[in-house]
Amino acid sequence: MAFSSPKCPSSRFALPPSPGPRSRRVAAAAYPSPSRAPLPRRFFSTRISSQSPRNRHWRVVSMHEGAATMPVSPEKEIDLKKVENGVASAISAEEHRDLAGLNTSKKDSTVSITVVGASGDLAKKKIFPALFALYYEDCLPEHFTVFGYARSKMTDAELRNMVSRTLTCRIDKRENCSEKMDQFLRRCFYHSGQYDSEENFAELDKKLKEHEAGRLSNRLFYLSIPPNIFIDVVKCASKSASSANGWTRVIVEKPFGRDSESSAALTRGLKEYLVEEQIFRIDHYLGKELVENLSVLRFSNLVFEPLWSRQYIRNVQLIFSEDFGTEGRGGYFDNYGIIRDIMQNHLLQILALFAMETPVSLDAEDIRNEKVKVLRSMRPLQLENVVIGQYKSHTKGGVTYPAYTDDKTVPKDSLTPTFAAAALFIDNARWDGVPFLMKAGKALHTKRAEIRVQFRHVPGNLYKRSFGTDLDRATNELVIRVQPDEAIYLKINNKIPGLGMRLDRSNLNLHYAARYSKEIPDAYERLLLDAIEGERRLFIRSDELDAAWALFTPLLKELEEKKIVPELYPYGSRGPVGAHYLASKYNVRWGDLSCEH
Ligand SMILES: NC(=O)C1=CN([C@@H]2O[C@H](COP(=O)(O)OP(=O)(O)OC[C@H]3O[C@@H](n4cnc5c(N)ncnc54)[C@H](OP(=O)(O)O)[C@@H]3O)[C@@H](O)[C@H]2O)C=CC1
Ligand SMILES: O=C1O[C@H](COP(=O)(O)O)[C@@H](O)[C@H](O)[C@H]1O
Repeated sequence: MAFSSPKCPSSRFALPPSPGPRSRRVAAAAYPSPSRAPLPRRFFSTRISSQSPRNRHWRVVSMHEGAATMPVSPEKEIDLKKVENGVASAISAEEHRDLAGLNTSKKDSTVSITVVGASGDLAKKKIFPALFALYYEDCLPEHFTVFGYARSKMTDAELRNMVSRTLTCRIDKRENCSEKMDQFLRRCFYHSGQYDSEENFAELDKKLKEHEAGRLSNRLFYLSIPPNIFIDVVKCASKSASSANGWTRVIVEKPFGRDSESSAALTRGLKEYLVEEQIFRIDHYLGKELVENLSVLRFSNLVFEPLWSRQYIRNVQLIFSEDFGTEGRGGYFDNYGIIRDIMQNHLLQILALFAMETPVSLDAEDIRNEKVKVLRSMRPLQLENVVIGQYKSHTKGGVTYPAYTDDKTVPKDSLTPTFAAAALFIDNARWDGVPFLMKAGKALHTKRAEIRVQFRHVPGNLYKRSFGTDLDRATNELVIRVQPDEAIYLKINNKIPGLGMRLDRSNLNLHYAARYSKEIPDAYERLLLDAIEGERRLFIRSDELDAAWALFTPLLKELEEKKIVPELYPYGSRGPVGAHYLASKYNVRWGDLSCEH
């Protein structure tokens, strides 16, 4: 690829070629290039999405050459004349390389990353540090520039100063850290402007062009701003600051609306200025290492896939907890609540990945097709399958922890849930009747995100007497601890060594810190790199989003219309007892609350 370095560990283009859906992936005849020696591999396929509504062009979604998936220039357009009957047969090898950005003449492309809302919390906490980490790992293209954009007045030096305070280095490479930081900061610039001013974005465009210095320019805009100004920014950026000769992509942060209607309106608004292929809806949980590993675990280990169904799995639990409240984000949170903040996106995305059928390939569209099928096979949530809670003040060890409603930006009578537990069901052949239990809460006793898979009882278990009356305790449980202290462990039964026959429960444990010395990259690093490379696999497609909202919108409306009062739980506790009743309704015990975990 034009801008990768062998040092960058991502190396995603090493994936084997995937055939993809026949209707959309077309094999193009390989034409010898007039200007260069014939290409070594003679098979090309060019994946083409639907026609862009605003012009008579097709968009290339991905390209494959022989055994390698090539860098993609998805927003490049092929003249419609070259795509007859949906077959891109008229694309020459030269054009193919050109579209993929592989031509040596075009190798000198640039990527400009504009962080819109650069003065904000997310930009400082996650985006700039992730960009630096990518730079540190030599994953960014040779020519790249980072621009901060926001209303706050700041000079380049002030931005650099702000950013420098949040940068950290990889543990294993500290030696040249400060040097790398300086080099990175020299690539960071700032432009102050309004979010709805085409003129201000035109000024940004001018500055970007100066840095692009006539090279092929690719532009990525990261919308790290409140959602009410997404459309303004997209409008101005697309009209005044999109790339004239390369791709333009936009990363959109959640929340993507607050129900089906507002989400659809947001999608319509974005699509007035962008096509779906330019929109990268981020769910940072999809970028977490263990969430990425979920498919590897399942699809590359024979021992798991055959067990992955109602035949062997009793229930699946998706658990998120934080040991702090909404501190500082109460204003945002009160308009959304924990169901929208965590369940409808992060936990549901994990569920979809967990439960999907084997995709045709690792191609983004193939994976997202399977995820959307799962979501569309699910029953919309019902009130009787949901428990909500809100944290109240609690004093422990002489320290008083605030109630949710003590936050000055939260109304005193707020009914917004800071905790929720829910039972969900997938009405398909694989998962019929298996409860998928979700639990998410703030201000709980611990910070954790995990997936727990509880397997069925062993039929006719020879050792059942050794387990006493509680046979549930003897079932296998697979735990994928997403964070902290990443691990995958399987609880098994074994004999305690000795002459007697006493059984024990042990963990077969893949503990990442013990197994790998390398630091696990932050989710934002992976996702930013994917967006730069045009890899959409870990981003949410609009139909996935619609299906996700369709599941939660009726429940959210009912909770609000009926003004359901959340069960109060003390700050730092294990959450409302209602969550236990909900689980026991489906003969489930929360795995995170058992003594052994
Ligand atoms: N913070 C987090 O941990 C997470 C945030 N997100 C999402 O990421 C996005 C950014 O989050 P975060 O950085 O916390 O947001 P902030 O509230 O910090 O806002 C980011 C920037 O946007 C500008 N801004 C804030 N409010 C307004 C407003 N009402 N009108 C116009 N501009 C405004 C400010 O810049 P200026 O005044 O300089 O223009 C601010 O620095 C949001 O969509 C959020 O939901 C998602 C997951 C986690
Ligand atoms: O999206 C969000 O995620 C964070 C938790 O992210 P994590 O990576 O730190 O686990 C959560 O605190 C926030 O409320 C939510 O908007």
